[in-house]
Amino acid sequence: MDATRQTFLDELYAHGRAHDEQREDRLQRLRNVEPETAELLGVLVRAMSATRVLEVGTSNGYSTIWLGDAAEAVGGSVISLEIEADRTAQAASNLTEAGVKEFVDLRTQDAAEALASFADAAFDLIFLDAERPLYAGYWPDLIRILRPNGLLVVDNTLSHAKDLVEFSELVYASEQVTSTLLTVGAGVLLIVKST
Ligand SMILES: C[S@@+](CC[C@H](N)C(=O)[O-])C[C@H]1O[C@@H](n2cnc3c(N)ncnc32)[C@H](O)[C@@H]1O
Repeated sequence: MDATRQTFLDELYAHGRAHDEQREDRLQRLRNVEPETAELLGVLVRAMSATRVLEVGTSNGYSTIWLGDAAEAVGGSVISLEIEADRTAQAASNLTEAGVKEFVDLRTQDAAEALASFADAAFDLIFLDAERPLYAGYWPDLIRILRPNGLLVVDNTLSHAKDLVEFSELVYASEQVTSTLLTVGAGVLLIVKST
């Protein structure tokens, strides 16, 4: 990670924390991933040479910048989905300032609608970080659009385990995947699709 970009990310994260501390309403918060989770994403994209990356839940682009940085390193690109247009606009500004905008396609679109529109095996890595109760409904499309041996990364699996009961049951019952839970940040579930 370039030092200037890292400094920008540190400032963006601090801004996000300060912003969120002043908001009672969870949906008004930016809810950026913890820095160690963001770092993990950068490592995973590089380790897999994941050139086709999808993020579900852009917010103001903190994790997206980490993914864009990794996409630049491996010669790939990222599609990031966000339902709120003003957040996509904030993310566009932040990605431009971080110098990764050219590696990321920011889309203001509902995740369910977007996931249904992607081709089979379209992505090497998918990062899921939106509204957790909806994940179980996303499951068939997530598995369909992930390539064999592709990786699905799910945040908040420890911090919000109750929201993820139905989703976790689908994952653990599936014969199509292998998974492991990492105690990084808010708890990161790694799910690899079988060949
Ligand atoms: C936890 S935040 C994402 C944080 C971001 N990944 C980061 O680390 O900076 C979740 C985001 O998902 C967005 N979102 C919620 N429901 C969505 C949906 N159905 N489709 C797309 N985005 C959605 C929210 O507006 C919010 O900005």
